[in-house]
Amino acid sequence: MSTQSQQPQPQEPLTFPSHHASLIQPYLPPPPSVSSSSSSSSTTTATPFPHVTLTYAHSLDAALSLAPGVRTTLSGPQSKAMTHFLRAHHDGILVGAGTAVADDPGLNSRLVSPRPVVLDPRARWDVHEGSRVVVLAREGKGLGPWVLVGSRTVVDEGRRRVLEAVGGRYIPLEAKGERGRFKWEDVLRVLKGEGLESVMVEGGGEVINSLLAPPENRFVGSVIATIAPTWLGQGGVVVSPPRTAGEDGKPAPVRLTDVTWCPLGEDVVLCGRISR
Ligand SMILES: NC(=O)C1=CN([C@@H]2O[C@H](COP(=O)(O)OP(=O)(O)OC[C@H]3O[C@@H](n4cnc5c(N)ncnc54)[C@H](O)[C@@H]3O)[C@@H](O)[C@H]2O)C=CC1
Ligand SMILES: Nc1nc(O)c(N)c(N[C@@H]2O[C@H](COP(=O)(O)O)[C@@H](O)[C@H]2O)n1
Repeated sequence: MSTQSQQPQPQEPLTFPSHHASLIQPYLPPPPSVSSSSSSSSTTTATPFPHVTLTYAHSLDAALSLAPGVRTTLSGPQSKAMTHFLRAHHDGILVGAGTAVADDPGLNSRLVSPRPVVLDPRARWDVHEGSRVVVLAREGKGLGPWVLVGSRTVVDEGRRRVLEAVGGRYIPLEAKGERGRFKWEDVLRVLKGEGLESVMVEGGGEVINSLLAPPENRFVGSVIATIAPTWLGQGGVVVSPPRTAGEDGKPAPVRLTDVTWCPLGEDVVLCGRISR
């Protein structure tokens, strides 16, 4: 006889309703079949960079998390379902080493999983057998991560074996940016060369802010931001790119155009493209 305790527990929705999907659709990269056929066509002029979708969840005070290194849930169940929908529509999902270390993320999708990519010039992410992304890849629920490390960075051989056992690997890249960072142009060129036609950049703060700042934001094809109805308070990791000056020398705000707002449960999702 069935009892109350044997009833299935409520779960977060696994599907993203089609009426919401149709609002988001214009901001997605071309479907894989279209992009892969166009990249193999000799008549198309393929760009050397993948489509980049910048997507993350933030609070009313623009915070991604309570503090650096603190995993903070902001998205409600419907927005989380959208995240899995978005992940399934990209070839790659990219985070910085700060996020990999702080969150031990899965970076997969319950639908079709993208390739996790971690920017880690100094190889500080201690990837091991128990890392969630590795466990999921071993279980066939995700892909092995590619970790971009500085071309002169010495990587731990144990970590390399862990990555390679699940189909991941270290990819050396010269860190030509300030403070030992990679240049976005170099990162995106490598990922395209490795076969990724589309990449969603999920965070965290340093990664998002560096990509939003001109002229780097020329690589951003679309932005899909979930806004949660909460203030995290001071001290959080915030989305706030460095201010740059326009041609007149005055501050030039980064603005979205072609904007769509989509309420999702208690959150609202803002889609747009960077105004040029
Ligand atoms: N709410 C959300 O949607 C998300 C929240 N987060 C949160 O963000 C926080 C982590 O953010 P951060 O500490 O800022 O670390 P981060 O995840 O932005 O990683 C920064 C690191 O990435 C590497 N990097 C290499 N090239 C870079 C480049 N060109 N630009 C920027 N970074 C480059 C550097 O090692 C740098 O230290 C965590 O607390 C995490 O929970 C992270 C992702 C999404
Ligand atoms: N969409 C979204 N909403 C939130 O509230 C979040 N905290 C995040 N964080 C990002 O998702 C990763 C964790 O999710 P998985 O374990 O991969 O499912 C985390 O590392 C951030 O990239 N995103």
